[in-house]
Amino acid sequence: MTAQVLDGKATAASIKAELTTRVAALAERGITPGLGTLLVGDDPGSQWYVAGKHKDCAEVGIASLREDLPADATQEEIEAAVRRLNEDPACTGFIVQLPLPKGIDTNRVLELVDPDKDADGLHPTNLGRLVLRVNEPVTSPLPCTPRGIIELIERHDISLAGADVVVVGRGVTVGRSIGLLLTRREVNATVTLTHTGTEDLAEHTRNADVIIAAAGVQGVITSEIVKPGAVVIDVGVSRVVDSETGKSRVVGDVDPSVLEVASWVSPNPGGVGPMTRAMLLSNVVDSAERASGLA
Ligand SMILES: Nc1nc2c(c(=O)[nH]1)N[C@@H](CN(C=O)c1ccc(C(=O)N[C@@H](CCC(=O)O)C(=O)O)cc1)CN2
Repeated sequence: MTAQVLDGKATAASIKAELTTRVAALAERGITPGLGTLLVGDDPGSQWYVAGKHKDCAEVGIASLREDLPADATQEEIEAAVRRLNEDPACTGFIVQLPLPKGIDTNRVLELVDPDKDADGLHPTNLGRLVLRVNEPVTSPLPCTPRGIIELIERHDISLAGADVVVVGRGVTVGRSIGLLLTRREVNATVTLTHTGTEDLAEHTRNADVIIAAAGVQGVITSEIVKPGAVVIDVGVSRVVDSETGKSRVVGDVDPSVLEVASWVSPNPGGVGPMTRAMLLSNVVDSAERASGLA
């Protein structure tokens, strides 16, 4: 068996085309959604991600604004930037690029974001809404990577209803929140969250219909621990230096041998990353539509 590819790049491109139409409908009503970004420091990866977010906004017609602070910015300076974005009427939603530099209290910063402008869906109020509203339509922004993973799977006509899903990794942007989405009644999956304290990872993954690998450990998911026919989503990001080019490149958690046993695999790069970007835009447009009474 050779697995089929869950193409995140192509799926994200379709979503962006749909969003362009929705943004044009908002423009006809005189509404321009605006995404703000707050970037602290000069980490090249984070700079690349933030630049990508502004490029995406320009592509679909969303306005964008940015707050950039140096790596030695204080907690107070970062919190002041959050307050500016909270108060700026041109900014209808914004994100704080993670990770923040060492020594900064990230939770304090994230909790300062106005929940109605939380484009990342990571504010405790919005996560709490997901906990409470299992059966109702979602009327708050959703965490982008988890939302992107579910869209990627469902847009390839793979049903998650009744599926046993094993999540590997308990980080805040993926592992901790994806169960909240997967167990909503409209998705109806059964979820096991594994992490570094899990005694026997293979015992869980070997029984999984779907594996979501977000450990950040290169190649931790090998063919020996994947059930034949499983769907495998590669979210982990590790950077390695390519021996041929000498350049740094991204590698995922899923070993290439998995392609021989799985039914579907998301590539990394080219899978969940582009979907995360598309879902950020979706959150911004959804919020603008809700605010204008269009949704
Ligand atoms: N506030 C947030 N911070 C971070 C998030 C997030 O969702 N919100 N997620 C990641 C970074 N991230 C977006 O911010 C992100 C990561 C990766 C990609 C992406 O498209 N990656 C490419 C590969 C890129 C490469 O080769 O270097 C891919 O997968 O094809 C987009 C966004 C942490 N911080």
